[in-house]
Amino acid sequence: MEKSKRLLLIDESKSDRHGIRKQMAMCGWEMRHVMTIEDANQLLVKERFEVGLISLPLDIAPLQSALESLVDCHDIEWVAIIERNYLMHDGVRKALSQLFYAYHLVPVDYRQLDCLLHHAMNMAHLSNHTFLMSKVVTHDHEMVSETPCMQKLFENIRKVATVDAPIYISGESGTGKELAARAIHQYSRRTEGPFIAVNCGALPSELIHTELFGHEKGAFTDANRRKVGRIEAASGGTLFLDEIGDLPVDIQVTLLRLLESYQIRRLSGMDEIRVDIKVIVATHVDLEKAIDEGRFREDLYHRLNVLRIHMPPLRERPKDIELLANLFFQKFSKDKSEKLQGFSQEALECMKNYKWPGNVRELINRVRRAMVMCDNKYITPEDLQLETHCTFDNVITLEQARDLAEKRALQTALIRNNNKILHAAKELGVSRVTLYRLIDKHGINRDEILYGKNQPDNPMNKRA
Ligand SMILES: Nc1ncnc2c1ncn2[C@@H]1O[C@H](COP(=O)(O)OP(=O)(O)OP(=O)(O)O)[C@@H](O)[C@H]1O
Repeated sequence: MEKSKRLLLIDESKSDRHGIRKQMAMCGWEMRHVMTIEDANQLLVKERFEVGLISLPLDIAPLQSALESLVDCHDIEWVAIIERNYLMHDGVRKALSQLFYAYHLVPVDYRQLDCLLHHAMNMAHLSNHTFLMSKVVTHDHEMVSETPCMQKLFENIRKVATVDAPIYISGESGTGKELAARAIHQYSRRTEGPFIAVNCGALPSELIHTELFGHEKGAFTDANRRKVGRIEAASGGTLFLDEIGDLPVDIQVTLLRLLESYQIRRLSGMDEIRVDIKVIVATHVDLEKAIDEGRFREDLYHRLNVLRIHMPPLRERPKDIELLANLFFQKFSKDKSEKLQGFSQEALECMKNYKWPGNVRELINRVRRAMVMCDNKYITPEDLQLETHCTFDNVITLEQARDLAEKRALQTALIRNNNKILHAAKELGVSRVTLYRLIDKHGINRDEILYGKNQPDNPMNKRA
């Protein structure tokens, strides 16, 4: 099957001065034209091209850095169109040799240009085909992976983004459900609209209805003015309902009605208000079990379960552990000491052996902390607080092993819960008082858990 020939043209002139648009369309190219590099960047977040054509001006100095980042950020081969005399200029020659696959001189020979663009497209295809699906990009985050199951998932994200039906994202905590929801929004036609995220588990039950649906003035004693709810606020964009499993059953009924009619009524309101939204829901709880236990409505589940995306836990994609650890190492590198170079082999080994119950979020927290704690060139298992997950043989007594395991369990729960005692205690199945006692017993310094040692040269401390 022939690949679709999609071409991105950057040409600051409005008119088709070289006749390129018309002629390339006749050669079978599906072309998108933008006038600036900035517009091209915006388009490339939403649409995929393998080849781009830029009509270069003589004075490219003002464009140099924008051009460089355009070429760096997208997996595209670029071809330039230039006047012959531009070749006399050093700046143009340098840019052509460093940033472009090829150049073509005006007057344009369309058959030659068509051939050149085909070559460029084939080269891009060759070098990209293994990486094209290895990431999806949201406004400020990249979602990366090297494993086939995640690449399939990225493909599905792009597919479900094209329809307006509700989407259900399942998966353990910290696997990237919100990031996936943001990516779907980003790749949808609603990308310019709002992305409203609501954590249903964090809303007090008495406030959920008004938070979601809004209220009219006078709806209750303190309602001094009309309030627009989050659903209405998402109009034209995406409503992301996180932890949907925590919604009280009566609100589940109202939500089902919303998904059937896309109309809402504010509390004490008389009018039905139409809302144009895409609904994405997520939860880490097993909704089928919640249905059996009478905590979740079966009809709502079936309404939501049409387009489902499941985020695999990190332990099921061990190849991603090193990739993500390095990604976050780069991301936080401004907070690291100059001598810190990366991860030791032992640290990488331990990370692979560890089960990552808190998934990517836990990995981020451990890497961030280790980068601050590490006094050496390479991060050790101790810096990551993962030494008990190494495969090396350490001679210790059973009691020491129990002690170490208890300490690690406490540290892990604190890291995973961002140092929140109440949440960590709940997860560990102990009272708050017991957790404080155990923290004391093991000499755990909570300030160190997330932010590292209290050293004057600790960049995280400086920020605080
Ligand atoms: N594949 C990935 N590539 C890069 N970053 C990721 C990836 N997956 C998750 N993250 C990052 O991990 C963190 C946790 O992700 P996110 O909040 O989306 O998880 P979640 O499943 O929604 O968690 P929860 O169920 O607790 O709400 C975020 O900082 C996110 O940017």
